Amino acid sequence: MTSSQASSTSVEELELPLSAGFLRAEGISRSFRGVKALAEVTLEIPRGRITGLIGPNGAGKSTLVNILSGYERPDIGSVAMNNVDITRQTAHQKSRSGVARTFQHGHLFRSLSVLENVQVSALANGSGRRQAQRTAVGILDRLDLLPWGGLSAGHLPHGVERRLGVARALATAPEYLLLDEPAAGLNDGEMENFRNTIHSISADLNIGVLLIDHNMRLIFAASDYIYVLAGGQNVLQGDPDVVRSDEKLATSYLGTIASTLAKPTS
Ligand SMILES: Nc1ncnc2c1ncn2[C@@H]1O[C@H](COP(=O)(O)OP(=O)(O)OP(=O)(O)O)[C@@H](O)[C@H]1O
Repeated sequence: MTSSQASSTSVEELELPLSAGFLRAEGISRSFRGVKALAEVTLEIPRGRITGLIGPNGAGKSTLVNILSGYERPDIGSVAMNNVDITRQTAHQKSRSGVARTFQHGHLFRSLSVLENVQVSALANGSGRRQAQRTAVGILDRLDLLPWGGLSAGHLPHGVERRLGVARALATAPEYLLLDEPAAGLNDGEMENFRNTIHSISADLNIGVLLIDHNMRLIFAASDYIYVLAGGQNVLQGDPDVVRSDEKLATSYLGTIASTLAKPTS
C-alpha cells in the first residue's frame, strides 16, 4: 500500500479494532527475602477494555502492579507494551511510555488543591503550564470533580479522594491505567458512579484498565475479563461468567473470600 492510499483510508474502512494494543506481563516471578510473591504469572491488559484482577490477601496483586508500573523489577519475566519490551524501564519512564497507576493509599499532595494535584501530574509528564491547566480542568470535568477543584486535597471525603487519585493518573495521558483497590471504602452509590466512570474511561478514551479490588460485585460488573491469582500464581482466568461459575472459585477458599467481600459495603 502506498502512503497516499494509507492516508486516505479511515480506521472504519480498514476495520481496525479501536482497542489495538496491549500491556502484557509474561512469566513474572518475584521473591522477597525468600518469600515467593509471584511465580510465573502472565496477564494481558488490552486497550479499551477493563481487566479485573482478584485474589486473596497476599496473592501478589500489588506486586504485579508494582512490576507493571516500574516500582519493582521482576526476578524473571518481562513486561511489554504494544509489543515493545519495557521491563527495565523505571516508574517515570513507564509513566512517560503510557502506563499510569493509582495507589492504595492516596499519594496526593495534601497541601495543594484538587486542581493543582492534577496539574502537577500533567506537568511532571511533560505538559507545559497552559496545557496542564487545560488537561486538568478537562479531567476534573470528566470525573465530576470540578466543584472540588479549588479545595485542599488534604480534607476531602473518601470517595472524592479516590476519584482524585484516578484523575492524577489520567493527567499523564495513559494508554493503560492500573487501579489498585480504587473503590475501597466507597458506599454503594459512590461505587456505581465509580463503575460508570471507569467504563467511560476505557471505552471513550480507549484506555486499557486493570482493576484490582476486593469488592467482587464491582469486579464482576465492571470487568470484560478476569484473572484470579492465589499464592502468587495464575489459578483461573476468563470472562466474568466463566470465572463466576468455575468450581475453583466457588469451592475453594477463594469462594469464601469472594462471598464475604460481595456483601454491600455501606
Ligand atoms: N516489599 C516487600 N517486602 C517483603 N515482602 C513483600 C513485599 N511486598 C510484598 N511482599 C509479600 O509478597 C506477598 C504478596 O504481597 P502483595 O501485597 O503483592 O499481595 P496482594 O495480593 O496485593 O495482597 P492484598 O490484597 O492484601 O493487598 C505477600 O506475602 C507479601 O507479604
